[in-house]
Amino acid sequence: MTPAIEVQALRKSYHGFQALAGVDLRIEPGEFFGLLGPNGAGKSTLINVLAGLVRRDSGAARVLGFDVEQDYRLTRRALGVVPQEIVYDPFFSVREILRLQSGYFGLGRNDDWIDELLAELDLSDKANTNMRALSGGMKRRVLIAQALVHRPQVVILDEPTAGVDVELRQSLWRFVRRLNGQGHTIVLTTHYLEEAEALCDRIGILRKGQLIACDSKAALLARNPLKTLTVVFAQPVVVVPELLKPLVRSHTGEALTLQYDSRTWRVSEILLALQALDVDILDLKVQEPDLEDVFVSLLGERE
Ligand SMILES: Nc1ncnc2c1ncn2[C@@H]1O[C@H](COP(=O)(O)OP(=O)(O)OP(=O)(O)O)[C@@H](O)[C@H]1O
Repeated sequence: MTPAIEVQALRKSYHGFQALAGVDLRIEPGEFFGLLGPNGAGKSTLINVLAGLVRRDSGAARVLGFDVEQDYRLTRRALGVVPQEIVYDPFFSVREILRLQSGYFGLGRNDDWIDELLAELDLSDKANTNMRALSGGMKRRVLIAQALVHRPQVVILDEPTAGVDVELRQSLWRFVRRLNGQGHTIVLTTHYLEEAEALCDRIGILRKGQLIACDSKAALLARNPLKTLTVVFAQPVVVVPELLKPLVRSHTGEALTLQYDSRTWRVSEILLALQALDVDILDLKVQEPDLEDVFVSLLGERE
């Protein structure tokens, strides 16, 4: 099957600074893919190359098999990009903006879809409002509607929830999930790792212009075998059993937090050692590693 996005040995420098230092990435149709990385990692540069806004130095970049430069018009039709920066024309109303955008794609009568988009993005009552009279979060919703006005197969969202309130964030994700359910490929960049963990099937991590990890969410999470066990005792514990001392992360009277490698330790072994203390256990909590732990340890490994 033709990949939704295919990038091979992609390079881009700005005045000698390598923003993309040879990236290979393949995203299949229908995937919900998360592109993560610290500030300045190259995420927006990669997106801008795909959107035809930045010229690559070398390498291949294709959307649904179309070269982003040679087949620019076909790429534009296949792709909808929600940009990170809020740029808008202050002289038009929301509906006018969306009609104009439809016009660029030769879509004459597009009001049914525009109305659906406005309803989904909770903008129906703002359809005739001038862009400059909208709040920041509302402008962001218009950008999302603009990116979707031509029903693109592949949708890229560059930090769409930065500065967006909780309610909109949730309704936005319901909508994006539905688009994904209908077969649209979704690529999301975000700094909210719990968002990526909740939504994406596969995640790529960029660092200094290189893809340092790209795997299913489950496989990435499995890379970090460290679990955290917090135990609350009925009375303060003075001495921790010798066997468990190397695992102690914090110990404040009644509360003891241990971190253990789930490949070499079993909880039952730890509990057995704790029973030797002969103090009642009031509460127990085991915390699985999350994407943030994996992200931090992957970035740390490469320092
Ligand atoms: N037009 C430009 N001119 C010069 N340098 C640039 C330009 N655009 C990006 N860069 C540099 O390229 C690097 C990658 O930037 P990019 O915006 O792609 O990162 P990012 O991963 O999207 O970061 P963020 O999470 O902060 O949005 C940064 O060091 C940035 O300063």
